[in-house]
Amino acid sequence: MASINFLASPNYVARSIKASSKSSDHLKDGFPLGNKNLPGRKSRGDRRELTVANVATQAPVVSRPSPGKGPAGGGRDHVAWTSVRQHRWEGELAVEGEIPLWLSGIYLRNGPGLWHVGDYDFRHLFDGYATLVKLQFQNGRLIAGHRQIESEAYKAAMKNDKLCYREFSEVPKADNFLSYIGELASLFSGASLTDNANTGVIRLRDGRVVCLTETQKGSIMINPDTLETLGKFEYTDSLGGLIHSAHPIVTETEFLTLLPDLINPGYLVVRMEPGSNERKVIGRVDCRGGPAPGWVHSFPITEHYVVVPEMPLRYCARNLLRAEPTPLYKFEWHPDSKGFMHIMCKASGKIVASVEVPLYVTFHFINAYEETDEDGRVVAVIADCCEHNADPTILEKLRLQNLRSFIGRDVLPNARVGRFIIPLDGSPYGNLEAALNPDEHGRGMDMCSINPAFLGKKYRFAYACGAQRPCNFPNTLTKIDLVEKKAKNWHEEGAVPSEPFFVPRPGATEEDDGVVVSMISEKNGDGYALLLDGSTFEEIARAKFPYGLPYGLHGCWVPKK
Ligand SMILES: CC1=C(/C=C/C(C)=C/C=C/C(C)=C/C=C/C=C(C)/C=C/C=O)C(C)(C)CCC1
Ligand SMILES: [Fe+2]
Repeated sequence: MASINFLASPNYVARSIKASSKSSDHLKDGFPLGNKNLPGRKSRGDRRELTVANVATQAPVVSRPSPGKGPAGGGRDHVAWTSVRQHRWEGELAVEGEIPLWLSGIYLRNGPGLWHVGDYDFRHLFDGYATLVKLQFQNGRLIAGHRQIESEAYKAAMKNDKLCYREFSEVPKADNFLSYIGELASLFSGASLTDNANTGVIRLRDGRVVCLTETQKGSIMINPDTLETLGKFEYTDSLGGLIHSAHPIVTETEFLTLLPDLINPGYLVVRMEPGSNERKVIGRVDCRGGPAPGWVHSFPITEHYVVVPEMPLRYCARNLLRAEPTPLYKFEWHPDSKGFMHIMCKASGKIVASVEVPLYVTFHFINAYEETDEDGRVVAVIADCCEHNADPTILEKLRLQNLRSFIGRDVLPNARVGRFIIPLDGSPYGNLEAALNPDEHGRGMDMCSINPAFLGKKYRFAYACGAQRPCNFPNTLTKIDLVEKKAKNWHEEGAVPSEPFFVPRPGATEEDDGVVVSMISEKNGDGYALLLDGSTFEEIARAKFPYGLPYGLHGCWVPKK
């Protein structure tokens, strides 16, 4: 695979080289080499060290599972669940098919791509250290690369060869009772919480690009061209709290997010303007059930309202303190506490509806909009999400051991496009139903995107991962038509695709006029970037990476300046 810089600007080459030597400096500091082979450590054949590739001149060592070990569809060695081998890489990819010439910019995808430190293997998908991947499209050509995000948690792990911060499910081992007490104290201050920004990446309207997780301190700015870590995104307000939603909503005029209040169960709804680091409170929602707020990984908005979900899967202070993970990690399932949906007016901060809804489990809202009557009065809010049939066991299914032990049995729990209908007439109850027959998408449903021009508005199309069964993880790319109530599915045997991300064609008038970008981890250990036509959902191009890709979570689009 050729890996040359093709961009006309010599600055580009200069930047790459500069970035490369900077990385070597870290190496001199003993920074990113993984296993130091300390005495007494297990030396395993499959242990792979994290090294730094010579950016743009040398392809990384391909991570390839040994043939015949796993069953079709991904087994023990599937590259999707295998740590990335190198700190960073960049190079041009050969393209099969045609990349539209209008597609000009960088697709970034973030996710947990490194699941071990030293000889210790992490247990849950969400624990991995953040790996940022880029696809830079220009004139029909494609430069790709990846780079580890240099969070404090990642740097400390690389330096000390051990886990140093509390991750999603992993807790550093205390050496003795005193250090255990110290660790507990630092949990309350947030000092021991991770800043491993492994969940998503967003582009603020002022141009800054920020990687995120659910800890507020895990908001990290990066350079989208070089993927270099630039430093913490510091919130300059005094709102405090340790956690926030992993999916803030960014519009042309604002950044909106939710801050769960674990002490006095509720949520602050906050806004931040482009160019600012200061969040301002729009309003507060008090929880209606349970001992703690529901987990709020994401939330939707409409043109005038913020939708605040209160899910019966709730944060659990006791589980936050535990050293060993529980089946639901830092959360607890409280069906008795019921599920609610709250609607807050963006302009006034007033709650205009707060309804009880059937029990639900969702991590990802797809979109929401206002339903009007014939006189144009808003009568309801419709909110769509990837809903796991009120079953939180999906969290357990995302343990690496489960993902790596697929033996052909159909173990992925069912999911659907859950549609909340939230009346604004003062009724105490809202509805939850499937927006289309889940068999249309194999009863798998998560990792969704829409045309961003339809954010908060009535819309027709969503793109997500569905299932072709038997499987243990969503394994199709699916285009959902919410009007026709039909789905079109892309599937390749044994492949694990990441979130299909829709990029609209500039000047488009149709909702699905654009391309869908995804990255595929193949069962033979390879990986490629895939472009589908947003309308026909047919493949238009693919470009193979010189190494297999670990699974990644969410992405964003950075248009060319
Ligand atoms: C680090 C701490 C936490 C971190 C929470 C994180 C990193 C949460 C990430 C959640 C993600 C990525 C959810 C994605 C769900 C995807 C699904 C269900 C896909 C299903 C496919 O079928 C806290 C837990 C906030 C506590 C403090 C420490
Ligand atoms: Fe997410």
